Amino acid sequence: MSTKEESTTAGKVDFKKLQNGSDIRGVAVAGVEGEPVNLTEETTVAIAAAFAAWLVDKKKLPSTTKLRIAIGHDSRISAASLQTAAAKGILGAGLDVVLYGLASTPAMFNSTITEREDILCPVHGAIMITASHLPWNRNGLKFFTNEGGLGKSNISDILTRAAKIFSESPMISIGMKEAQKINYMEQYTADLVNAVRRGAGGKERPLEGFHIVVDAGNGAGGFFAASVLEPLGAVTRGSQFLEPDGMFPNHIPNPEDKKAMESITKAVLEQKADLGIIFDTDVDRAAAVDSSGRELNRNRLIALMAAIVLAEHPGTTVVTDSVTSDGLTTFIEGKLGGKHHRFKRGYKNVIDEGIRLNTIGEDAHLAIETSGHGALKENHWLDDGAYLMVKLLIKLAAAKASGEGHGSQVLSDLIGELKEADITTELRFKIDQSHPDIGAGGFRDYGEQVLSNLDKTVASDPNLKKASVNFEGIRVSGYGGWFLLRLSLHDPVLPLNIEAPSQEAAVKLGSAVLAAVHEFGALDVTPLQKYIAG
Ligand SMILES: O=P(O)(O)OC[C@H]1O[C@H](O)[C@H](O)[C@@H](O)[C@@H]1O
Repeated sequence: MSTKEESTTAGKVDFKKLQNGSDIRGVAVAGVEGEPVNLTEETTVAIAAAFAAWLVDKKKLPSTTKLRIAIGHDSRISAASLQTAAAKGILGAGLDVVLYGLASTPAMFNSTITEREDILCPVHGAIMITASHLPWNRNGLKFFTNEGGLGKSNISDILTRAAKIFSESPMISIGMKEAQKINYMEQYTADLVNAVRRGAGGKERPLEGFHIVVDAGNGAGGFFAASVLEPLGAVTRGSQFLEPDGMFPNHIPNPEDKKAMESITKAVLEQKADLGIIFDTDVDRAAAVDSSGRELNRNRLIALMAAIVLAEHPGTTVVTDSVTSDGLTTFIEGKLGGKHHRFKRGYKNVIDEGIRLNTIGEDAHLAIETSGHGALKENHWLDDGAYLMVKLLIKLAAAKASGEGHGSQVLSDLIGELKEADITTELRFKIDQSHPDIGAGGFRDYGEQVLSNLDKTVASDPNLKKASVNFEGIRVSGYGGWFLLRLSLHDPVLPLNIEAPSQEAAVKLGSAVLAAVHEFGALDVTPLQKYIAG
Protein backbone atom coordinates (compact mmCIF):
# COMPACT_ATOMS: atom_id res chain seq x y z
CA MET A 1 0.00 0.00 0.00
CA SER A 2 1.40 3.42 -0.88
CA THR A 3 1.63 6.09 1.77
CA LYS A 4 -1.12 8.04 0.06
CA GLU A 5 -3.49 5.07 -0.07
CA GLU A 6 -2.78 4.26 3.55
CA SER A 7 -3.76 7.71 4.62
CA THR A 8 -6.93 8.04 2.67
CA THR A 9 -10.52 7.00 2.91
CA ALA A 10 -11.69 5.98 -0.56
CA GLY A 11 -8.76 7.98 -1.98
CA LYS A 12 -9.55 11.04 0.13
CA VAL A 13 -7.67 12.28 3.14
CA ASP A 14 -9.93 13.04 6.07
CA PHE A 15 -8.27 16.34 6.94
CA LYS A 16 -10.78 17.06 9.70
CA LYS A 17 -9.51 14.06 11.65
CA LEU A 18 -6.13 15.77 11.90
CA GLN A 19 -7.50 18.52 14.12
CA ASN A 20 -6.66 18.30 17.80
CA GLY A 21 -8.13 21.44 19.31
CA SER A 22 -5.84 24.28 18.33
CA ASP A 23 -3.16 21.93 16.94
CA ILE A 24 -2.87 19.50 14.07
CA ARG A 25 -1.82 16.00 15.09
CA GLY A 26 -1.52 12.74 13.19
CA VAL A 27 0.42 9.56 12.60
CA ALA A 28 3.49 10.42 10.54
CA VAL A 29 5.45 7.16 10.60
CA ALA A 30 4.21 3.64 9.85
CA GLY A 31 5.08 0.78 12.18
CA VAL A 32 2.52 0.76 14.95
CA GLU A 33 -0.31 -1.70 14.42
CA GLY A 34 -3.71 -0.10 14.07
CA GLU A 35 -2.19 3.34 13.51
CA PRO A 36 -2.10 4.00 9.77
CA VAL A 37 -0.17 7.04 8.57
CA ASN A 38 -2.48 10.01 8.04
CA LEU A 39 -0.02 12.89 8.31
CA THR A 40 1.92 12.21 5.12
CA GLU A 41 4.30 14.53 3.29
CA GLU A 42 1.56 15.21 0.76
CA THR A 43 -1.00 16.19 3.39
CA THR A 44 1.63 18.38 5.04
CA VAL A 45 2.36 20.17 1.74
CA ALA A 46 -1.36 20.93 1.47
CA ILE A 47 -1.69 22.04 5.09
CA ALA A 48 1.29 24.39 4.85
CA ALA A 49 -0.02 25.82 1.58
CA ALA A 50 -3.38 26.33 3.31
CA PHE A 51 -1.72 28.16 6.22
CA ALA A 52 0.08 30.37 3.68
CA ALA A 53 -3.24 31.22 2.00
CA TRP A 54 -4.90 31.84 5.38
CA LEU A 55 -2.06 34.15 6.40
CA VAL A 56 -2.29 36.17 3.19
CA ASP A 57 -6.03 36.66 3.82
CA LYS A 58 -5.45 37.54 7.46
CA LYS A 59 -2.59 40.01 6.97
CA LYS A 60 -4.23 41.85 4.06
CA LEU A 61 -0.88 43.39 3.09
CA PRO A 62 -0.28 44.97 -0.33
CA SER A 63 0.40 42.31 -2.96
CA THR A 64 3.94 43.67 -3.34
CA THR A 65 4.79 42.44 0.18
CA LYS A 66 5.99 38.85 0.09
CA LEU A 67 5.04 37.20 3.35
CA ARG A 68 7.61 35.13 5.20
CA ILE A 69 6.95 31.97 7.23
CA ALA A 70 9.45 30.31 9.58
CA ILE A 71 9.45 26.56 10.17
CA GLY A 72 10.98 24.78 13.16
CA HIS A 73 10.68 21.27 14.52
CA ASP A 74 11.31 19.11 17.57
CA SER A 75 13.41 15.93 17.68
CA ARG A 76 10.93 13.53 16.05
CA ILE A 77 12.20 11.11 13.39
CA SER A 78 9.67 12.47 10.86
CA ALA A 79 10.75 16.08 11.47
CA ALA A 80 13.07 16.52 8.48
CA SER A 81 10.67 15.12 5.89
CA LEU A 82 7.70 17.09 7.22
CA GLN A 83 9.79 20.25 7.38
CA THR A 84 10.65 19.82 3.69
CA ALA A 85 7.00 19.14 2.88
CA ALA A 86 5.81 22.22 4.77
CA ALA A 87 8.44 24.36 3.06
CA LYS A 88 7.30 23.10 -0.34
CA GLY A 89 3.70 23.98 0.46
CA ILE A 90 4.64 27.52 1.43
CA LEU A 91 6.99 28.08 -1.51
CA GLY A 92 4.34 26.63 -3.81
CA ALA A 93 1.87 29.20 -2.47
CA GLY A 94 4.33 31.93 -3.43
CA LEU A 95 5.55 32.91 0.06
CA ASP A 96 9.07 32.94 1.49
CA VAL A 97 10.31 30.24 3.86
CA VAL A 98 12.91 30.43 6.59
CA LEU A 99 14.07 27.14 8.12
CA TYR A 100 15.09 27.14 11.79
CA GLY A 101 15.73 23.41 12.13
CA LEU A 102 15.57 22.08 15.70
CA ALA A 103 13.62 24.68 17.68
CA SER A 104 11.08 25.06 20.45
CA THR A 105 7.41 25.97 20.12
CA PRO A 106 7.79 29.24 22.09
CA ALA A 107 10.77 30.20 19.92
CA MET A 108 8.54 29.94 16.86
CA PHE A 109 6.03 32.39 18.32
CA ASN A 110 8.89 34.62 19.45
CA SER A 111 10.13 34.84 15.85
CA THR A 112 6.92 36.65 14.88
CA ILE A 113 7.71 39.47 17.32
CA THR A 114 11.51 39.70 17.12
CA GLU A 115 12.57 42.93 15.40
CA ARG A 116 15.79 42.00 13.55
CA GLU A 117 15.79 42.29 9.79
CA ASP A 118 19.33 40.79 9.56
CA ILE A 119 17.89 37.43 10.61
CA LEU A 120 14.70 37.99 8.59
CA CYS A 121 12.57 38.81 11.65
CA PRO A 122 9.82 39.36 12.37
CA VAL A 123 8.37 36.61 10.25
CA HIS A 124 4.68 37.00 9.37
CA GLY A 125 3.85 33.47 10.45
CA ALA A 126 5.55 30.47 12.01
CA ILE A 127 4.99 26.71 12.00
CA MET A 128 6.26 24.34 14.66
CA ILE A 129 6.35 20.68 13.66
CA THR A 130 5.71 18.76 16.86
CA ALA A 131 3.32 16.37 18.56
CA SER A 132 4.42 17.39 22.05
CA HIS A 133 4.86 14.32 24.30
CA LEU A 134 3.04 11.82 22.03
CA PRO A 135 4.84 8.63 20.90
CA TRP A 136 7.57 8.56 18.23
CA ASN A 137 5.25 7.67 15.31
CA ARG A 138 3.13 10.82 15.69
CA ASN A 139 3.74 14.35 14.57
CA GLY A 140 1.79 17.54 14.13
CA LEU A 141 1.82 21.24 13.42
CA LYS A 142 1.25 24.37 15.50
CA PHE A 143 0.86 27.78 13.89
CA PHE A 144 1.67 31.28 15.09
CA THR A 145 1.31 34.90 14.10
CA ASN A 146 2.33 37.93 16.16
CA GLU A 147 -1.11 37.61 17.82
CA GLY A 148 -0.20 34.23 19.31
CA GLY A 149 -1.09 30.65 18.53
CA LEU A 150 -3.94 29.97 16.14
CA GLY A 151 -7.23 28.87 17.70
CA LYS A 152 -9.61 26.01 16.98
CA SER A 153 -11.66 27.84 14.34
CA ASN A 154 -8.51 28.94 12.47
CA ILE A 155 -7.33 25.34 12.39
CA SER A 156 -10.69 24.16 11.01
CA ASP A 157 -10.45 26.85 8.36
CA ILE A 158 -6.90 25.78 7.41
CA LEU A 159 -7.88 22.11 7.21
CA THR A 160 -10.86 22.91 5.00
CA ARG A 161 -8.56 24.86 2.68
CA ALA A 162 -5.98 22.05 2.80
CA ALA A 163 -8.56 19.46 1.71
CA LYS A 164 -9.42 21.61 -1.30
CA ILE A 165 -5.75 22.19 -2.22
CA PHE A 166 -5.08 18.46 -1.84
CA SER A 167 -7.92 17.45 -4.13
CA GLU A 168 -7.06 20.05 -6.76
CA SER A 169 -3.27 19.65 -6.88
CA PRO A 170 -2.28 16.72 -4.70
CA MET A 171 1.50 17.14 -4.80
CA ILE A 172 3.41 20.32 -5.40
CA SER A 173 6.81 19.47 -6.83
CA ILE A 174 8.90 22.47 -6.10
CA GLY A 175 12.61 22.90 -5.37
CA MET A 176 13.88 23.73 -1.92
CA LYS A 177 16.68 26.04 -2.99
CA GLU A 178 14.69 29.18 -2.18
CA ALA A 179 14.36 28.26 1.51
CA GLN A 180 16.81 30.10 3.75
CA LYS A 181 18.29 28.72 6.96
CA ILE A 182 18.59 30.84 10.10
CA ASN A 183 19.87 29.91 13.54
CA TYR A 184 16.97 31.54 15.35
CA MET A 185 17.52 29.64 18.59
CA GLU A 186 20.58 31.86 19.14
CA GLN A 187 18.25 34.88 19.29
CA TYR A 188 15.63 33.12 21.42
CA THR A 189 18.13 31.86 23.99
CA ALA A 190 19.76 35.32 24.12
CA ASP A 191 16.29 36.72 24.97
CA LEU A 192 15.99 34.23 27.86
CA VAL A 193 19.51 34.96 29.12
CA ASN A 194 18.85 38.72 28.98
CA ALA A 195 15.56 38.30 30.83
CA VAL A 196 17.38 36.59 33.73
CA ARG A 197 20.16 39.21 33.72
CA ARG A 198 17.64 42.05 33.74
CA GLY A 199 15.59 40.43 36.49
CA ALA A 200 18.74 39.86 38.54
CA GLY A 201 19.75 43.52 38.49
CA GLY A 202 21.96 43.48 35.41
CA LYS A 203 24.52 40.96 36.69
CA GLU A 204 26.35 39.12 33.88
CA ARG A 205 26.52 35.75 35.67
CA PRO A 206 23.79 35.85 38.30
CA LEU A 207 23.63 32.05 38.60
CA GLU A 208 27.28 31.65 39.58
CA GLY A 209 27.45 29.12 42.42
CA PHE A 210 24.25 27.28 41.37
CA HIS A 211 24.24 23.70 40.17
CA ILE A 212 21.20 23.08 37.98
CA VAL A 213 20.37 19.81 36.24
CA VAL A 214 18.32 19.86 33.03
CA ASP A 215 16.35 16.91 31.64
CA ALA A 216 15.21 17.45 28.06
CA GLY A 217 13.93 13.87 27.63
CA ASN A 218 15.72 13.80 24.23
CA GLY A 219 13.31 16.44 22.95
CA ALA A 220 14.23 19.93 21.77
CA GLY A 221 15.01 21.47 25.17
CA GLY A 222 18.68 20.48 25.49
CA PHE A 223 19.71 24.03 24.55
CA PHE A 224 18.66 25.26 27.99
CA ALA A 225 21.77 23.86 29.70
CA ALA A 226 24.53 25.12 27.39
CA SER A 227 22.85 28.21 25.91
CA VAL A 228 20.89 29.60 28.87
CA LEU A 229 22.18 28.29 32.20
CA GLU A 230 25.90 28.16 31.49
CA PRO A 231 26.23 31.72 30.11
CA LEU A 232 24.48 32.81 33.32
CA GLY A 233 27.18 31.11 35.39
CA ALA A 234 25.38 27.94 36.51
CA VAL A 235 27.02 24.52 36.55
CA THR A 236 24.91 21.98 34.64
CA ARG A 237 26.86 18.79 35.42
CA GLY A 238 24.70 15.69 35.41
CA SER A 239 22.11 17.14 33.02
CA GLN A 240 20.53 14.31 31.08
CA PHE A 241 18.91 13.37 27.79
CA LEU A 242 19.91 16.65 26.18
CA GLU A 243 20.64 15.05 22.80
CA PRO A 244 17.66 15.02 20.44
CA ASP A 245 16.44 11.47 19.84
CA GLY A 246 13.03 11.06 18.26
CA MET A 247 12.61 7.54 19.65
CA PHE A 248 12.64 9.01 23.19
CA PRO A 249 14.63 6.06 24.57
CA ASN A 250 14.86 7.27 28.19
CA HIS A 251 11.44 8.50 29.21
CA ILE A 252 8.51 10.38 27.74
CA PRO A 253 9.44 14.08 27.61
CA ASN A 254 6.52 15.18 29.72
CA PRO A 255 6.54 16.91 33.12
CA GLU A 256 3.15 15.30 33.85
CA ASP A 257 4.61 11.82 33.48
CA LYS A 258 5.46 10.02 36.72
CA LYS A 259 8.55 8.25 35.34
CA ALA A 260 9.90 11.44 33.81
CA MET A 261 9.56 13.25 37.15
CA GLU A 262 11.18 10.34 38.98
CA SER A 263 14.09 10.46 36.56
CA ILE A 264 14.87 14.17 37.02
CA THR A 265 14.34 13.85 40.78
CA LYS A 266 16.89 11.02 40.94
CA ALA A 267 19.37 13.08 38.94
CA VAL A 268 18.97 16.10 41.26
CA LEU A 269 19.50 13.98 44.37
CA GLU A 270 22.47 12.07 42.94
CA GLN A 271 24.14 15.26 41.81
CA LYS A 272 23.25 17.09 45.03
CA ALA A 273 22.12 19.84 42.67
CA ASP A 274 20.34 23.03 43.72
CA LEU A 275 17.54 22.59 41.21
CA GLY A 276 16.28 20.31 38.45
CA ILE A 277 14.44 21.52 35.35
CA ILE A 278 12.46 19.27 33.00
CA PHE A 279 10.82 20.13 29.67
CA ASP A 280 8.39 18.45 27.35
CA THR A 281 9.47 17.67 23.78
CA ASP A 282 8.83 21.13 22.31
CA VAL A 283 9.57 23.15 25.47
CA ASP A 284 6.23 24.85 25.93
CA ARG A 285 5.83 22.92 29.19
CA ALA A 286 8.16 22.61 32.14
CA ALA A 287 8.46 21.64 35.77
CA ALA A 288 11.19 21.80 38.40
CA VAL A 289 12.52 19.75 41.31
CA ASP A 290 14.03 21.34 44.41
CA SER A 291 17.28 20.26 46.05
CA SER A 292 15.44 17.97 48.48
CA GLY A 293 13.83 16.12 45.56
CA ARG A 294 10.43 17.74 45.95
CA GLU A 295 8.61 17.97 42.64
CA LEU A 296 7.58 21.48 41.70
CA ASN A 297 4.96 20.66 39.11
CA ARG A 298 1.15 20.77 38.74
CA ASN A 299 -0.54 22.77 41.58
CA ARG A 300 2.84 23.43 43.20
CA LEU A 301 4.30 25.05 40.09
CA ILE A 302 1.18 27.19 39.74
CA ALA A 303 1.43 28.20 43.40
CA LEU A 304 5.09 29.07 42.97
CA MET A 305 4.50 31.12 39.85
CA ALA A 306 1.54 32.81 41.56
CA ALA A 307 3.75 33.72 44.54
CA ILE A 308 6.36 35.27 42.23
CA VAL A 309 3.86 37.11 40.02
CA LEU A 310 1.68 38.32 42.91
CA ALA A 311 4.75 39.82 44.60
CA GLU A 312 5.24 41.87 41.44
CA HIS A 313 1.55 42.61 40.83
CA PRO A 314 -0.34 42.60 44.14
CA GLY A 315 -3.96 41.54 43.88
CA THR A 316 -3.71 40.28 40.31
CA THR A 317 -5.83 37.44 38.96
CA VAL A 318 -4.27 34.05 38.25
CA VAL A 319 -6.11 32.08 35.58
CA THR A 320 -5.74 28.28 35.75
CA ASP A 321 -7.29 25.18 34.25
CA SER A 322 -10.22 23.39 35.84
CA VAL A 323 -8.47 20.53 37.61
CA THR A 324 -6.58 22.73 40.06
CA SER A 325 -7.00 22.04 43.77
CA ASP A 326 -9.07 23.80 46.43
CA GLY A 327 -5.80 24.21 48.33
CA LEU A 328 -4.46 26.30 45.46
CA THR A 329 -7.41 28.68 45.67
CA THR A 330 -6.93 29.08 49.41
CA PHE A 331 -3.23 29.73 48.85
CA ILE A 332 -3.67 32.29 46.06
CA GLU A 333 -6.55 34.12 47.72
CA GLY A 334 -5.85 33.64 51.43
CA LYS A 335 -2.07 33.73 51.57
CA LEU A 336 -1.10 35.74 48.49
CA GLY A 337 -4.04 38.15 48.32
CA GLY A 338 -4.69 37.42 44.66
CA LYS A 339 -7.72 36.11 42.83
CA HIS A 340 -7.89 32.55 41.52
CA HIS A 341 -9.94 32.29 38.35
CA ARG A 342 -10.32 28.55 37.80
CA PHE A 343 -11.32 28.25 34.16
CA LYS A 344 -11.37 25.38 31.67
CA ARG A 345 -8.86 22.74 30.73
CA GLY A 346 -6.69 23.45 27.68
CA TYR A 347 -3.72 25.81 27.64
CA LYS A 348 -5.16 27.90 24.85
CA ASN A 349 -8.44 28.35 26.74
CA VAL A 350 -6.52 29.38 29.86
CA ILE A 351 -4.25 31.87 28.09
CA ASP A 352 -7.06 33.35 26.01
CA GLU A 353 -9.06 33.85 29.20
CA GLY A 354 -6.13 35.72 30.78
CA ILE A 355 -5.99 38.00 27.75
CA ARG A 356 -9.79 38.45 27.76
CA LEU A 357 -9.91 39.43 31.43
CA ASN A 358 -7.45 42.24 30.77
CA THR A 359 -9.57 43.51 27.90
CA ILE A 360 -12.58 43.79 30.22
CA GLY A 361 -10.56 45.63 32.83
CA GLU A 362 -9.61 42.79 35.15
CA ASP A 363 -5.90 42.77 35.89
CA ALA A 364 -4.45 39.31 35.16
CA HIS A 365 -0.74 38.64 34.77
CA LEU A 366 -0.50 34.86 34.83
CA ALA A 367 -2.37 32.12 32.97
CA ILE A 368 -1.14 28.64 33.75
CA GLU A 369 -2.26 25.01 33.49
CA THR A 370 -1.45 22.04 35.73
CA SER A 371 0.12 20.47 32.62
CA GLY A 372 3.06 22.90 32.87
CA HIS A 373 1.87 25.23 30.09
CA GLY A 374 1.99 28.81 31.28
CA ALA A 375 2.05 32.37 29.98
CA LEU A 376 2.73 35.77 31.49
CA LYS A 377 1.43 39.12 30.41
CA GLU A 378 4.97 40.55 30.64
CA ASN A 379 6.10 37.96 28.05
CA HIS A 380 3.44 38.73 25.40
CA TRP A 381 1.22 35.93 26.79
CA LEU A 382 3.60 33.56 25.08
CA ASP A 383 2.98 29.96 26.16
CA ASP A 384 6.51 29.13 27.24
CA GLY A 385 7.77 26.53 29.68
CA ALA A 386 11.29 27.91 29.42
CA TYR A 387 10.10 31.37 30.47
CA LEU A 388 8.42 29.91 33.58
CA MET A 389 11.83 28.50 34.49
CA VAL A 390 13.40 31.92 33.80
CA LYS A 391 11.12 33.40 36.48
CA LEU A 392 12.28 30.76 38.97
CA LEU A 393 15.92 31.46 38.09
CA ILE A 394 15.44 35.19 38.63
CA LYS A 395 13.97 34.47 42.04
CA LEU A 396 16.92 32.22 42.95
CA ALA A 397 19.47 34.78 41.77
CA ALA A 398 17.75 37.67 43.52
CA ALA A 399 17.48 35.76 46.80
CA LYS A 400 21.17 34.93 46.69
CA ALA A 401 22.16 38.52 45.88
CA SER A 402 20.05 39.92 48.71
CA GLY A 403 21.28 37.32 51.18
CA GLU A 404 17.72 35.99 51.52
CA GLY A 405 18.99 32.46 50.95
CA HIS A 406 20.87 30.20 48.62
CA GLY A 407 19.43 27.31 46.65
CA SER A 408 15.96 26.13 45.89
CA GLN A 409 14.79 26.21 49.51
CA VAL A 410 13.87 29.81 48.63
CA LEU A 411 11.38 28.46 46.12
CA SER A 412 10.02 25.75 48.41
CA ASP A 413 9.57 28.32 51.18
CA LEU A 414 7.40 30.41 48.87
CA ILE A 415 4.84 27.62 48.76
CA GLY A 416 5.28 26.41 52.32
CA GLU A 417 1.66 27.20 53.13
CA LEU A 418 0.14 25.47 50.11
CA LYS A 419 -2.27 22.85 51.48
CA GLU A 420 -2.17 19.60 49.56
CA ALA A 421 -4.65 16.75 49.65
CA ASP A 422 -3.36 13.36 50.75
CA ILE A 423 -5.21 11.64 47.96
CA THR A 424 -5.10 12.93 44.38
CA THR A 425 -6.29 10.85 41.48
CA GLU A 426 -7.47 11.10 37.89
CA LEU A 427 -9.57 8.32 36.33
CA ARG A 428 -10.65 8.40 32.70
CA PHE A 429 -13.90 6.79 31.47
CA LYS A 430 -14.12 5.93 27.79
CA ILE A 431 -17.34 6.44 25.86
CA ASP A 432 -17.95 3.63 23.35
CA GLN A 433 -18.92 5.56 20.24
CA SER A 434 -20.34 2.47 18.51
CA HIS A 435 -22.74 1.72 21.40
CA PRO A 436 -26.45 1.82 20.38
CA ASP A 437 -27.16 4.44 23.08
CA ILE A 438 -25.01 7.00 21.28
CA GLY A 439 -27.44 9.17 19.37
CA ALA A 440 -27.02 11.63 16.54
CA GLY A 441 -25.35 14.12 18.86
CA GLY A 442 -22.41 11.74 19.25
CA PHE A 443 -20.23 11.28 22.32
CA ARG A 444 -20.39 14.93 23.33
CA ASP A 445 -24.18 14.88 23.76
CA TYR A 446 -23.90 11.57 25.53
CA GLY A 447 -21.27 12.95 27.87
CA GLU A 448 -23.49 15.96 28.59
CA GLN A 449 -26.34 13.60 29.55
CA VAL A 450 -24.03 11.82 31.98
CA LEU A 451 -23.03 15.16 33.49
CA SER A 452 -26.60 16.33 33.80
CA ASN A 453 -27.57 13.13 35.60
CA LEU A 454 -24.69 13.64 38.00
CA ASP A 455 -25.85 17.20 38.54
CA LYS A 456 -29.29 15.95 39.63
CA THR A 457 -27.86 13.28 41.93
CA VAL A 458 -25.57 15.78 43.62
CA ALA A 459 -28.47 18.17 44.23
CA SER A 460 -30.27 15.50 46.25
CA ASP A 461 -27.26 14.44 48.34
CA PRO A 462 -26.84 16.47 51.55
CA ASN A 463 -23.15 15.47 51.80
CA LEU A 464 -22.31 17.09 48.50
CA LYS A 465 -22.20 20.71 47.40
CA LYS A 466 -21.89 21.79 43.80
CA ALA A 467 -19.34 24.57 43.11
CA SER A 468 -21.20 27.84 42.63
CA VAL A 469 -18.76 29.11 40.00
CA ASN A 470 -17.54 26.52 37.54
CA PHE A 471 -16.78 26.70 33.84
CA GLU A 472 -16.44 23.06 32.89
CA GLY A 473 -18.15 19.81 33.90
CA ILE A 474 -19.54 19.24 37.40
CA ARG A 475 -17.30 20.20 40.31
CA VAL A 476 -18.47 19.15 43.76
CA SER A 477 -17.17 19.46 47.34
CA GLY A 478 -17.81 16.84 49.99
CA TYR A 479 -16.18 14.69 52.69
CA GLY A 480 -13.41 17.30 53.02
CA GLY A 481 -12.42 16.94 49.36
CA TRP A 482 -13.76 17.55 45.87
CA PHE A 483 -14.30 15.91 42.50
CA LEU A 484 -14.65 17.17 38.96
CA LEU A 485 -16.24 15.16 36.17
CA ARG A 486 -15.96 16.74 32.73
CA LEU A 487 -15.69 15.94 29.05
CA SER A 488 -12.18 15.58 27.69
CA LEU A 489 -11.16 18.39 25.38
CA HIS A 490 -10.50 16.10 22.44
CA ASP A 491 -11.31 12.45 23.20
CA PRO A 492 -14.53 10.46 23.77
CA VAL A 493 -13.62 10.33 27.43
CA LEU A 494 -14.94 11.68 30.74
CA PRO A 495 -12.01 12.36 33.07
CA LEU A 496 -12.75 12.32 36.79
CA ASN A 497 -10.43 14.14 39.19
CA ILE A 498 -10.71 13.48 42.90
CA GLU A 499 -8.82 15.08 45.77
CA ALA A 500 -9.53 14.07 49.35
CA PRO A 501 -8.00 14.06 52.81
CA SER A 502 -8.12 10.25 53.02
CA GLN A 503 -8.68 7.17 50.89
CA GLU A 504 -12.00 6.64 52.65
CA ALA A 505 -13.20 10.13 51.70
CA ALA A 506 -11.98 9.64 48.12
CA VAL A 507 -13.95 6.39 47.88
CA LYS A 508 -17.08 8.15 49.18
CA LEU A 509 -16.72 10.82 46.50
CA GLY A 510 -16.07 8.17 43.86
CA SER A 511 -19.10 6.17 44.98
CA ALA A 512 -21.33 9.22 44.63
CA VAL A 513 -20.15 9.59 41.04
CA LEU A 514 -20.57 5.90 40.32
CA ALA A 515 -24.17 5.93 41.60
CA ALA A 516 -25.00 8.66 39.11
CA VAL A 517 -23.22 7.27 36.06
CA HIS A 518 -23.26 3.46 36.26
CA GLU A 519 -26.45 3.09 34.24
CA PHE A 520 -24.93 4.75 31.20
CA GLY A 521 -24.18 1.67 29.13
CA ALA A 522 -21.75 3.31 26.70
CA LEU A 523 -19.58 4.62 29.51
CA ASP A 524 -16.79 2.37 30.73
CA VAL A 525 -16.67 2.99 34.47
CA THR A 526 -14.41 0.01 35.21
CA PRO A 527 -11.55 2.27 36.41
CA LEU A 528 -13.87 3.76 39.05
CA GLN A 529 -15.27 0.37 40.11
CA LYS A 530 -11.71 -0.90 40.56
CA TYR A 531 -10.73 2.24 42.46
CA ILE A 532 -13.64 1.87 44.85
CA ALA A 533 -12.99 -1.85 45.33
CA GLY A 534 -9.40 -0.90 46.30
O1 LIG B 1 -9.25 17.10 28.33
P1 LIG B 1 -8.08 16.18 28.41
O2 LIG B 1 -8.24 14.93 27.60
O3 LIG B 1 -7.70 15.87 29.82
O4 LIG B 1 -6.84 16.91 27.73
C1 LIG B 1 -6.58 18.24 28.01
C2 LIG B 1 -5.22 18.64 27.53
O5 LIG B 1 -5.13 18.39 26.15
C3 LIG B 1 -3.91 18.75 25.52
O6 LIG B 1 -2.91 17.94 25.98
C4 LIG B 1 -3.59 20.21 25.77
O7 LIG B 1 -2.29 20.48 25.31
C5 LIG B 1 -3.67 20.57 27.23
O8 LIG B 1 -3.55 21.95 27.34
C6 LIG B 1 -4.99 20.10 27.79
O9 LIG B 1 -5.09 20.36 29.14
